[in-house]
Amino acid sequence: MSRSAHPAGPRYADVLPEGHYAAPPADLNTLDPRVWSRTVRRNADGVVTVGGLDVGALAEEFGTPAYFLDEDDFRARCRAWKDAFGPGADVFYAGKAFLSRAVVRWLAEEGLNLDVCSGGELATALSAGMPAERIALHGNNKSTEEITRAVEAGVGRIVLDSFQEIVRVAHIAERLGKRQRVQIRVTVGVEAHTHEFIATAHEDQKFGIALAGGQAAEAVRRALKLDGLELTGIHSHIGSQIFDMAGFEVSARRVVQLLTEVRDEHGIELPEIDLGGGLGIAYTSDDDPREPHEIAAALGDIVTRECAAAGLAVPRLSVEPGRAIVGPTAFTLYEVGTVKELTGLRTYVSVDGGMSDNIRTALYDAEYSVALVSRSSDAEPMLSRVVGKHCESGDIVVRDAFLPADVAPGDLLAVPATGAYCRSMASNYNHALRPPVVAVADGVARVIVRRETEEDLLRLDVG
Ligand SMILES: Cc1ncc(COP(=O)(O)O)c(C=O)c1O
Ligand SMILES: N[C@@H](CCCC[NH3+])C(=O)O
Repeated sequence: MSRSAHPAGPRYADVLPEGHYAAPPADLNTLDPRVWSRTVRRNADGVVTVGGLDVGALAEEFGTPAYFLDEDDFRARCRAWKDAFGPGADVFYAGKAFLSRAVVRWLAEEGLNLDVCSGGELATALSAGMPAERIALHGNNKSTEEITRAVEAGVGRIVLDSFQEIVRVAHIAERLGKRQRVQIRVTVGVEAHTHEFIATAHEDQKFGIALAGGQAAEAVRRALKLDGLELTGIHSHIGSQIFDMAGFEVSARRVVQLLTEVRDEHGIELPEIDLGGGLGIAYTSDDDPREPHEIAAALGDIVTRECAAAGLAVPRLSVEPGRAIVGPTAFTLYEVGTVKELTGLRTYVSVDGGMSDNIRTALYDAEYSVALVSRSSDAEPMLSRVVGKHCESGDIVVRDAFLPADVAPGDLLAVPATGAYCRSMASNYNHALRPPVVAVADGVARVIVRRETEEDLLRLDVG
């Protein structure tokens, strides 16, 4: 691997946008345990390891770019969520964050349930043996086919998202001679403090049925009249990458308020509430996420308190974390191809992937960390922008980061916290071949999603 020195370039530029790192970390070789998965270390030779395996050897065997998923960390996070919420609640892992058959098996073994939001996710879950009654189907526009398949399979829950869907699911269930357990997803009118595209509980957006104006109460009225439906509860998901628990508290309070109205109008106490997912993770050392036990305590307290005030029995609670389970468990490994210093600006470090394996920086202005992992370096910190190889100037992986000034072609860089919404949102832009996902545990690495090949691309091209 080349270690040729590179001119240092600007250091603490005046070019840093407000709110971004003010200064480089004291030691660029240090790996902050908040952003790296639990078994990641830098060994005595300066090389980073995961699950005891050296990234140089992993790159050799599996190529780059590739996602490396720390299985022990994934399982530990599943257990932490499950233990925090206890036997009186259910944890549904949100499969949209990342789903594969191995992941489904781990979830099933760790006692988690699974939230899917498409026919493809449902097929993956069922094919890997997740019991149907532990699956919830989501989506704001589920097709008749998807609903039929879910009802036939016997999924434990369908989350209804519109007035049309209430009738659609009821008809399908009746036709199949079944009574489908459903929840109604409501929008509680909370402005979650997150990027506009990933906030989902303010009223002006496509998900759910508004509490405001009595729409959600009307949805309950209609659902209760239909023989094909067993309405078990109310669902709310306020958005994603949220740190502040205040939004969840307001959401819980408003959902319990609806349960109270339902009791007063219909004389029934709906037995479940689901407060969705959306808990934030650390992408950089500036992020300070809550632990599952703190989240469980906060949500449990508020639901118990509100129910007591309303004289309701406490319903069974469920939550749907995706990012908070899988996000911190993986990093993406890249090889540096070119290093371009723009005098007085910054240094562009190009890697062999980009927006096709991580669209989040371009889409949400997401911030990530990055480290030189194939060796340690005592070179000075250099203000860098890690970019991909796509034909877009917005093809940025890490907008502002400090890397050692001697970073050079052939070096390996790793971007941590890419377990969620990176492989699952990956694309074939520029006919990129989507990278593999390699699970690492106890000194063994195995491919759980293989790298795409040119044959895969050409197989679809039937013209
Ligand atoms: C209904 C629902 N549940 C759960 C999630 C999972 O969110 P996160 O991965 O942020 O925990 C999402 C995505 O935002 C969602 O839309
Ligand atoms: N995909 C988004 C979050 C949306 C999750 C689905 N409702 C992200 O990467 O942050």
